[in-house]
Parts: sequence; structure tokens; C-alpha cells
Amino acid sequence: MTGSNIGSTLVLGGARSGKSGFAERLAEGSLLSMHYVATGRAFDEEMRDRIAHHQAARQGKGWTTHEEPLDLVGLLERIDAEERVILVDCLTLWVTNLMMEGLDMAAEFAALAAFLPAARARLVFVSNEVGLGIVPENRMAREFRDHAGRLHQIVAEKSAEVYFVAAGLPLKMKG
Ligand SMILES: Nc1nc2c(ncn2[C@@H]2O[C@H](COP(=O)(O)OP(=O)(O)OP(=O)(O)O)[C@@H](O)[C@H]2O)c(=O)[nH]1
Repeated sequence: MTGSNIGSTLVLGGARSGKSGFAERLAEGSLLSMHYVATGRAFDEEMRDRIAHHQAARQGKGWTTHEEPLDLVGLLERIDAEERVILVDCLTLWVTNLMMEGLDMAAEFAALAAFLPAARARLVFVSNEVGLGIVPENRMAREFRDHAGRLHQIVAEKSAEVYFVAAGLPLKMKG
């Protein structure tokens, strides 16, 4: 087995599955200093409202928020520290942002894979499981689904725990 950071957790689930809330509770239960990394970008009013709602829900609980749509690995390297839990919400939005900018997906995924075993913080990654439906007609959607699936395999392999959340219920798949 390759290096596996004992502190990493991957939380997969569909839209509104309760995956973010579950991941936040995992982080809050760790009693470590909590850092929230948002990869999402507010490109319309509805998304701004969602983000404001999430920010309000974290208010007063001791979270430090970082917003980084592209250089996720660079940010993780900068904020990595032993006494921290870092929640990344979410990997699929990161994949979307990388694709939109035409960046090298394989290189970005390799950089994340290289970072994980050496990380000192406890890491919790949230991501959308987007591969369960029918094959999308649109080529870009198919590429997105494939990139997300590849990234999930990489992160799951390097993580100590993996959960799948549906209807608010976590199913432990690894660890
Ligand atoms: N930019 C930014 N985005 C945030 C912040 N807080 C949360 N988000 C984004 O909000 C997204 C999650 O929002 P939702 O669409 O409501 O969640 P969901 O994934 O459909 O639902 P669940 O499965 O229940 O988590 C995450 O992917 C984050 O990137 C923040 O402070 N700043």
C-alpha cells in the first residue's frame, strides 16, 4: 500500500444528501482548530444566497474560512498544521473550476495525491458522487464525470476513512 495519511477522510454523496453537514460534524468533533476551504464561486444570486447560508451556519463555531477555487494544493500546503482539521468543500467544484480554466487535471490531481500522505492536518474532503446516473449526452459533462471519478479514486486510496452519504445517512465504505 502507498503512503496513507491516517487523518484523511473522504465524504461522498449526491446533491442535498447531507454530506457537508456530516463532514462539518466530523470536523467539529475532532476538537482541533477548524479550517473551512471553499472551492465554490458565487456566479449568481442563488449561489450567493447558498454561500451566505453556509457562512451563517458556521458563524460562532470557531471556523476559519478560506476561499480558493483553483490553487487548492497550494492553499493546503500553506495552512497545513498538526493541530488543525481542514475541511475542503468540495472536490467536484474544484474539478469544475480547473476545467473552466483549461488547467492540467492530471498534474493537479498528482499534486494533491503527493500532498496527502505528508499532510500534518486532519483533512476532510467533501465531494459529489456524480457517476451514478445515465451517461450524459454532452461531451464536457462526460469529461467532468470522468475527472471526478478519477479524483475520487485517488483521494479514497490515500484516505483512512471514506463515507457515502444519502438521505442524511452516512455509510462507511473504508476505515
Ligand atoms: N465561496 C464560498 N463558498 C462556500 C462557503 N461556504 C460554503 N460554500 C460552498 O457551498 C457549497 C455547498 O453548498 P450546497 O449546494 O448548499 O450543498 P450541497 O452539496 O447541495 O448539499 P449537501 O449534500 O447537503 O452538502 C460548497 O461546495 C462550498 O464550496 C464560503 O464561505 N465561501
